[in-house]
Amino acid sequence: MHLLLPTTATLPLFDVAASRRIEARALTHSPDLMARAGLAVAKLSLALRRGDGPVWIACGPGNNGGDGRVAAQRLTEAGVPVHVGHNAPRRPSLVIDALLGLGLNRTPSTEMQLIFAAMAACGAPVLSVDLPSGLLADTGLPAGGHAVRADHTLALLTLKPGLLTGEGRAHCGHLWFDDLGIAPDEAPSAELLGTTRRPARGATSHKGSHGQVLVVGGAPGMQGAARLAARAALACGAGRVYLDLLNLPADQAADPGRPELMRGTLAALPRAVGVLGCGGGAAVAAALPDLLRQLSRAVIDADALNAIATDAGLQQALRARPDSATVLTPHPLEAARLLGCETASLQADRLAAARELARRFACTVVLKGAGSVIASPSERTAVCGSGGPALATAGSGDVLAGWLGGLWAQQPGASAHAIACAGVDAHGRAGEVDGVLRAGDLIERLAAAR
Ligand SMILES: NC(=O)C1=CN([C@@H]2O[C@H](COP(=O)(O)OP(=O)(O)OC[C@H]3O[C@@H](n4cnc5c(N)ncnc54)[C@H](OP(=O)(O)O)[C@@H]3O)[C@@H](O)[C@H]2O)[C@@H](O)CC1
Ligand SMILES: Nc1ncnc2c1ncn2[C@@H]1O[C@H](COP(=O)(O)OP(=O)(O)O)[C@@H](O)[C@H]1O
Repeated sequence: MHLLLPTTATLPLFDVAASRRIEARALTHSPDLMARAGLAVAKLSLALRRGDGPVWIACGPGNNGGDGRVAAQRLTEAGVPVHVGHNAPRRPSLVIDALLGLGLNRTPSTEMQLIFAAMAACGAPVLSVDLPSGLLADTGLPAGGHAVRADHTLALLTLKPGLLTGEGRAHCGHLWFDDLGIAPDEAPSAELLGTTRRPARGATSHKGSHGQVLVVGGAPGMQGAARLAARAALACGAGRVYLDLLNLPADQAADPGRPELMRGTLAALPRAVGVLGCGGGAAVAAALPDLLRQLSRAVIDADALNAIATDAGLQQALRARPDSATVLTPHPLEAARLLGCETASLQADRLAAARELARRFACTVVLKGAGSVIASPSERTAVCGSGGPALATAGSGDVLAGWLGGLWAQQPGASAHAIACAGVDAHGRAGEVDGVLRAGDLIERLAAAR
């Protein structure tokens, strides 16, 4: 058993159907899985208890409740007072939520919701077994809007995608994992992103060795977004970074605060990696047909995505680009516009939405937000476990787009999917601070990380 995040290793994720299959096969040679699960829950409980009060164990009707009952036995044997039931004891030292796990199949009943509320109100830390009760394992959506908010969750046997994206991160608290000694015997449904090292710089390399990035965007009043993307590409190590600020007279500096940045245009830089749309405004729409046709690698963000969402010709131009030549980086609202659906229905199944976008536009897609999802037409979907609410501030997405451009400029042979995975994880890790991280400071943290 170990605390899952941060992880440097890429780890397999299994949806409910796959977890069920793995469990069924494992039970044929290891019939004591529930004993192992209950023991793991009891061990973690001993470490998490606060004070001498009883451990309140709320057990449900299925095997999740079975895990809770085994944990009750183990804790009793260890001399720990336990209270098994649906009402809170006086001053519990810990709550074990063993009500609902993988078998959740409907909105928790009113009675169940009252137990969730009692857990939240009793003042003790909450440890959820396998999943916070009410959380849908495949999507991270609370069923009917109701799920336990745990302080800790101990995932058992497999890691499920819903623990890591959607509302999962908010409901799981600290995420622990115990594989119960079982090695999964089928291909994962998705994967949790690990860490990729930045490209090494050869001792004799020069600026021409590290590629070019062209950032196209910057509507009046929004030039900061394009400049943040350009600064991020520069900090990432791109050899030369240019800005095509669509509404700025050509004789003005690209970025007075960063004299390293240059003005440039597609005509002069046809081999650059394009970072399109940051602070783009309406002007970017007119530039997109040429950009989509000519750039061999492009990261498309913000107003460029909004333009594509409303223009069938641009959508066709996007689909016509070569394989693995494009990364789209929509936040949920931009993604909903691209799919022509409501943000809430998109957020209800983020993996499915990202996969559908990747299929529809034949691109790599980074669906941003807590637990960013990276999907590509022929790659395993990845979920990002790094990052946090410090990133929830204007400009952090522009930094991501620029960073991806900078990475790709230095690794022209890398696939769009590999670039997206490496960049999203690095961006998330750099964003793991208490409080708020201004986008400019995020660039500095990204640059300082190895
Ligand atoms: N087998 C093993 O050895 C291992 C098992 N493991 C553990 O087993 C868990 C899966 O167990 P599970 O399949 O029994 O499902 P579980 O989540 O307990 O729920 C099913 C019950 O809940 C009910 N129910 C559903 N929704 C409801 C709602 N909203 N409100 C109220 N009731 C609701 C549903 O009712 P029904 O649909 O039948 O009417 C049924 O009675 C897994 O998460 C892990 O903890 C692991 O430790 C590995 C080893
Ligand atoms: N709560 C959060 N947890 C993890 N990452 C977050 C969170 N909030 C925002 N982010 C990340 O911050 C970035 C915000 O991007 P975006 O919404 O496009 O911002 P902007 O357009 O202002 O630059 C995305 O990479 C997103 O995944």
